[in-house]
Amino acid sequence: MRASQQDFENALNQVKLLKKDPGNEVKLRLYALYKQATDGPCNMPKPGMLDFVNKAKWDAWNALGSLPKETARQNYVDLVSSLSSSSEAPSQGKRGADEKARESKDILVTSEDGITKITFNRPTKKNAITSQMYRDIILALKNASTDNTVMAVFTGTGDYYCSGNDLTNFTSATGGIEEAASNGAVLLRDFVNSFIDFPKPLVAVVNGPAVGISVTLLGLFDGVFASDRATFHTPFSQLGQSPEACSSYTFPKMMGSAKAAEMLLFGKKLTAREAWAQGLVTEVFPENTFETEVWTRLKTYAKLPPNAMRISKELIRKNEKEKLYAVNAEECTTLQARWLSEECMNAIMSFVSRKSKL
Ligand SMILES: CCCCCCCCCC/C=C\CC(=O)SCCNC(=O)CCNC(=O)[C@H](O)C(C)(C)COP(=O)(O)OP(=O)(O)OC[C@H]1O[C@@H](n2cnc3c(N)ncnc32)[C@H](O)[C@@H]1OP(=O)(O)O
Repeated sequence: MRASQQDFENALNQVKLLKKDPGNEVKLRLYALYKQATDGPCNMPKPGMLDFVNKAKWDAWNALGSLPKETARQNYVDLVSSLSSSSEAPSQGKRGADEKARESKDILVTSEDGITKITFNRPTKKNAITSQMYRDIILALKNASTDNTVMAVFTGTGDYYCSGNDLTNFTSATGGIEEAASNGAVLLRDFVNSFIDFPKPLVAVVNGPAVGISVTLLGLFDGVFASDRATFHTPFSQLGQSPEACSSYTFPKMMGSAKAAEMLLFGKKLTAREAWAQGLVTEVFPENTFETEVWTRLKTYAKLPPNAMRISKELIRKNEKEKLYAVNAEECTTLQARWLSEECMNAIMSFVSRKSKL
């Protein structure tokens, strides 16, 4: 839901009431988001190098580029509410700019060397994504879009990158199945929009097999680095489901309709090299040197001028944005109906009730 004028005014009042001094970095983000929300993109003349205070303000505001006023207003409200809740929880401690930052159990978010690293961290379930993890990722991307890091990188803990949507999300939802499907469609749309909207370079470090939504999302990434152990699998028909994360549009565009159908309709699992040949993966690395090579590369990329990368990304993506929002909305409506279908329910029940392999 978008922030209303009232939400915005409440947030402005909240800032005055905040007991905890938010620290300079946060103050600058608040300042920049407030200016963007009220005045639009930075219109302040660039201060001289020695005018440190105004230069820091200018940098923070200018870094928001052409972020729409509406989005800036929403981000301002969200930032204030996150500050309010952390001031109610004094045990959390201060967050530095270039240190381990925010942590939730199944999604780890750290900031180091200019990179926000978002890790699927549920290895005992092959990093399957729960409803809470979707929400954690939306928040992590929102924070990373306005903090001082240069890019965001997704990866997984353990042997899997991610096994896709947690198939128990629906069976464990409270309320009726129709309500769960409707809530799921809203959550999915917001989740995918947060990738479409992410303004900085977005990279996946695919450390192992990837399934379902963790594969389809890759069409919205700017770089995909894969271990040669990784595989890419979208078994939607087998699950009685249909494609999401704009893959019904990005995959045929990227690999042609025949190869897209092989993955999205027939559920063919691709090796890392096959995925590279189809344009889904940027580069494949041998497993034994994967982590070292990829992170060295990423740290180098993170030293490139951030504004240039952000502006170039905007140029590359902006003509597609409206189309992507529309595709996302349509895919979510289609999936909402699929989740209620017998085909899908049977597939989910058969996964949930499968016998132990021993
Ligand atoms: C209100 C509701 C809101 C819901 C939000 C909705 C948003 C929906 C968005 C998108 C919809 C769909 C897109 C998709 O992602 S479809 C793809 C879904 N994923 C799968 O089909 C994969 C299912 N898993 C497997 O096939 C296998 O587990 C595996 C990944 C091939 C691994 O096999 P394995 O033999 O090596 O390991 P296994 O013993 O099976 O797994 C270890 C434990 O992990 C659990 N697990 C693995 N994947 C999932 C999963 N996707 N969902 C839930 N649990 C999973 C598995 O059950 C094992 O658990 P346990 O040890 O038995 O307890």
